[in-house]
Amino acid sequence: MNPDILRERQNATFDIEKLTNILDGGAERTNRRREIREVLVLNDPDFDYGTPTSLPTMILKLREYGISDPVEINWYKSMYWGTGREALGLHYVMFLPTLYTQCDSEQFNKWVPLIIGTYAQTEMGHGTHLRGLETTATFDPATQEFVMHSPTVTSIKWWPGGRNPLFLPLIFLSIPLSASLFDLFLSGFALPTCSGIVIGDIGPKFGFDAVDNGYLKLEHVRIPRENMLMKYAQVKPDGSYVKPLSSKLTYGTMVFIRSLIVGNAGIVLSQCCTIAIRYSAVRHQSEIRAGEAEPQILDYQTQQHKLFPLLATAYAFLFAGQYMIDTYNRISGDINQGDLSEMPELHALSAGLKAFTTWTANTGIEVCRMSCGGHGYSRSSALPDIYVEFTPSCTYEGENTVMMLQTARFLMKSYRQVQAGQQLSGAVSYLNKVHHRVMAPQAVSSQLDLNLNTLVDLYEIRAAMLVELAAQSIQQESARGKCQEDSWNNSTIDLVRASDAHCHYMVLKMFRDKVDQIEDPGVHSVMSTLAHLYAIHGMGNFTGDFLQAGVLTGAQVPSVSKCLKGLLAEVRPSAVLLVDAFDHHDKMLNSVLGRHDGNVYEAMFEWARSSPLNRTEVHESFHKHLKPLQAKL
Ligand SMILES: CCCCCCCC/C=C\CCC/C=C/C(=O)SCCNC(=O)CCNC(=O)[C@H](O)C(C)(C)COP(=O)(O)OP(=O)(O)OC[C@H]1O[C@@H](n2cnc3c(N)ncnc32)[C@H](O)[C@@H]1OP(=O)(O)O
Ligand SMILES: Cc1cc2nc3c(=O)[nH]c(=O)nc-3n(C[C@H](O)[C@H](O)[C@H](O)COP(=O)(O)OP(=O)(O)OC[C@H]3O[C@@H](n4cnc5c(N)ncnc54)[C@H](O)[C@@H]3O)c2cc1C
Repeated sequence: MNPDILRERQNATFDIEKLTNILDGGAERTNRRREIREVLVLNDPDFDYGTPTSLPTMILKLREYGISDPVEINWYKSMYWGTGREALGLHYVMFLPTLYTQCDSEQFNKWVPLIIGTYAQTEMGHGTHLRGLETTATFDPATQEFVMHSPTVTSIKWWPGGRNPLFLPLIFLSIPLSASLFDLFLSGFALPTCSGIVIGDIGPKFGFDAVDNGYLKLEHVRIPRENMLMKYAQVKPDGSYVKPLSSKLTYGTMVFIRSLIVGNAGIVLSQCCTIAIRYSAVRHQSEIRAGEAEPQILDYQTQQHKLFPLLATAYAFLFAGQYMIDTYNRISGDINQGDLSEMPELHALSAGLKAFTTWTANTGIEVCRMSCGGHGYSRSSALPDIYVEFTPSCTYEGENTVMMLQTARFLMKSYRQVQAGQQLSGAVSYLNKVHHRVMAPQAVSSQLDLNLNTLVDLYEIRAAMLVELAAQSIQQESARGKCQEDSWNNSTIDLVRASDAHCHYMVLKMFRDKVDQIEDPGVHSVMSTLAHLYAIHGMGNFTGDFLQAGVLTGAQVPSVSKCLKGLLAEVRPSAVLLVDAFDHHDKMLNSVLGRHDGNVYEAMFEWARSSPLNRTEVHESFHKHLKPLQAKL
């Protein structure tokens, strides 16, 4: 083991295993995750790491081991495929959940065990604006069929992932059967027998290469009436239409995957922090004091300033992910029972946190890569691949700006309710105080009150202020004679800013609540330090907001920076131990820089030598192209 890494792991001030258990949701979950990893994957003789041929093996193994829990499926898949996406991702996280949530019982029993499918909602002309989708589904009572059709070039289904060129069970979203409703269809087209179908691949992408994203054009293709997913809405044999309790129930799968993406952003950021911090512990470069040995780059304050706030953010997002999934499970359970009362709140929370966490993680991956210098740009670090695979999460499952505006819609509605004298509950209850809060600068000392509860309060006031400013912008636009829609559009910068601040407050509050639940003194102490770091770092980035909200004075601003530097120094001794607690296996991380043993250079040389370009002493291109040219010169 590299001596630097060895030294970093001595004198631990907290129990790493207990922190890993907290991240997993308990010791039993940690044990089960490791059992799946060590026994069912790594020690399985059939396991052929990450090669395409192992995809069928993986599916059969999941069935052989009886792994059906979505979290356990993901543990198994992530061991198989490491940090990359794989072709079945969409099947497991969108196609199956849609069947689970939108099929009636007869359809469920008929389809769920049997098929692998995709989710074809987006069209060439519309991905965000679902009410603009053009694919039609016209019911023919005479034959009891729906006629599916792509009337325009922009209506061609574009992007469905993992579409199988031979068999196409896919979930469709087609334009309204009635005024403003959408419906989902399962269409099992067996090619090439089924005429009227034109399918293909949309061509090379930025990345995401393990997933074949395709296109699908339908020319009056007929499917049985029974293929409409009929849990919430039905078309009867006589063509009459039974409306769902809410037209937004059709959007349920997107809310589910957005909820998953929140925790996934934390996982991806934790992977990158593991790589960058372990590498920064073994990399020596330049000098701090003339004549002394080159220091670990982790001892540079700028390196700590790059990485430790991201480390705190990774923990914050992992805890936010746990909260999001728990909230999703609770509210979707109520929805299943016909209680839709909290559906708007679930939508606003999942949409906002999906955007907030993916934007932050997306930027964070690049900071981690660049903090590793040239070796971060090598594919051996895994960081370029992680970035390429993660960055579309800011676009898919709801483009981030649009998602932030959905949250803003809920915040404005809540603000108007407060103005009308209603008492709010849930995540926006802090708006109840928006009219009674003293916004004038408080007479505070130049020292910052570091109490975590106080910091959460300051973020709450900041969010409330920005919600009020956005609402005032809309009111001012209206007062200038703008229609409601233009008033909204002319305030969307403020609205996104308000949603961002609301999400930032929510994530800090979740982090504080999780820290409060930690009983082990050592773990509580180090997690409390990270939560403080997360809050103070955010204050440093958005100082203007806190000054404008009157919760920070000019005299206190220097203490924000001073406090930040102190917290970086406090995290430094535990940094490697904190990434060890994420418990990412070398095989899954697949990074020469992030190896658990820290033996980076030896591994990098072996990795380079294994490159296809090094298979022969002299590359064949010399003999094929250069040598003949030399002979002519
Ligand atoms: C364990 C593993 C983890 C893995 C993590 C992920 C790995 C990645 C795996 C696979 C790769 C992903 C592949 C990608 C797939 C896709 O991208 S599928 C397609 C995704 N597409 C979208 O998300 C479309 C986005 N657009 C929309 O959702 C909607 O068009 C909209 C923007 C919400 C607008 O809808 P609409 O116009 O109908 O509604 P509005 O007029 O804006 O609002 C009207 C009211 O409806 C409420 N509303 C809107 N949506 C919802 C909802 N989902 N639930 C509840 N309520 C909703 C809205 O708030 C309004 O309410 P109000 O009137 O009271 O204000
Ligand atoms: C890797 C990848 C995989 C995908 N897989 C699938 C899949 O399996 N199935 C599927 O159905 N789809 C899939 N998609 C499509 C994805 O869901 C859409 O790309 C996404 O919903 C965004 O829609 P769009 O492409 O139409 O972007 P647009 O909405 O056209 O966005 C373009 C710009 O317009 C802005 N904009 C749009 N509306 C508004 C508004 N109301 N207010 C302010 N600004 C706005 C956006 O902010 C953005 O800046 C995938 C996409 C990617 C990248």
